[in-house]
Amino acid sequence: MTTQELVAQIKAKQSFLCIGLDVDLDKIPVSLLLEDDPIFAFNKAIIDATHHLCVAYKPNTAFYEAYGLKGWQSLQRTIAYLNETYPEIFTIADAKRGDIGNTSTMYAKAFFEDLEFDSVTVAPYMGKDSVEPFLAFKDKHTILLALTSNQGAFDFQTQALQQKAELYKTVLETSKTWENSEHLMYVVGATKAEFFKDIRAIVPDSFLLVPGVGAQGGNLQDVCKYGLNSQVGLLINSSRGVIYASNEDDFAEKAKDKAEELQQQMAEILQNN
Ligand SMILES: O=c1ccn([C@@H]2O[C@H](COP(=O)(O)O)[C@@H](O)[C@H]2O)c(=O)[nH]1
Repeated sequence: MTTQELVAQIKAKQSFLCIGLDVDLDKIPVSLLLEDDPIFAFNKAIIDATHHLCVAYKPNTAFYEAYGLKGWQSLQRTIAYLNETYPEIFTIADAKRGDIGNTSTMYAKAFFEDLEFDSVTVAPYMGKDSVEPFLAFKDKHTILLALTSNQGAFDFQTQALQQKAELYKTVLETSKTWENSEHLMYVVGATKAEFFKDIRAIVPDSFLLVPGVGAQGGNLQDVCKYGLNSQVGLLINSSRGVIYASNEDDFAEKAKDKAEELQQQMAEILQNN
C-alpha cells in the first residue's frame, strides 16, 4: 500500500487508529477455546467488528510465536483474511527484526513476500546494512524503532552519543540518509509526548506509529499536539485497550465500542486541525 492510499483511507474514515492484535489465550472468552483455531476466531471477530473504525492492524508476532507452529499458522490466517477481505487496511507485523544483511533479507522476505504484510517494525541497533534489505522492498514500509514507549527507553535512546544528539535523534537523522528512506516510518511511544516537537523537527513528513495509548497511559491529545502533520502522519495503536474491553462473549461488540470512542476523538482532532 502506498502512503497516499493510507492517507486517503485516514481521511475517508476520519481515523488514524491502529488496532493491535496481541492475542493471549488466557484473556479471550473461554467459549472460543473450543474452536479449531481460537486465535484466528478471536482476530476475525475483532476485525469484522472494527475494520470500519480503524486504518491499520498490528499483530505483535510474539503473541503468535509463543504458541509455536499453531500460533504462526494463526498469524498466517489472520493476515490472509485481512488481505483478502479488507485489502484497504494497512497491516503491520510488529516483529522488531534487524540483523546482518543476508539475514535481514530473509526476515524481509518472510514478512513482505511470504506473509504479505505492508510493513514491519525493525530495530536500528545494527545500523544501515541491517535496515536496507527491508527498504529494498519499495512497495513496502519499514517502521524503525526511534523512541519506544517503555521506561527502558531512557536507558539508551535518550542518552547523548559522544556529546552529540541523543541516540533516538541520531537514529532519525542517520536513517534519513539511507537509500529508499522515503519508505521509512518510525515508532515513537505515546508515553513520550513531550518529545514529539523535537521529533517532528527532524522527520516532519514521516508517518509515526505510536503505541502506548490506553494500557500504558499515553494520551491521544498530547501526542497529536505536535505529532500531526499535513498528511496526518500518525498511526495511533491500542492493543489491550481495544481487544480486551470484555472477556465475555460480547468481546467483539465491546471492542467495537472502544474503537469507536477512539475514532470519534480522532475525527474531532482532525476537524479542529
Ligand atoms: O515502543 C513500543 C513499541 C512497540 N510496542 C508494542 O505495541 C503494542 C502496545 O500494546 P498495548 O496493549 O496497547 O499497550 C504491543 O504489541 C507492544 O509490544 C509498544 O508498546 N511500545
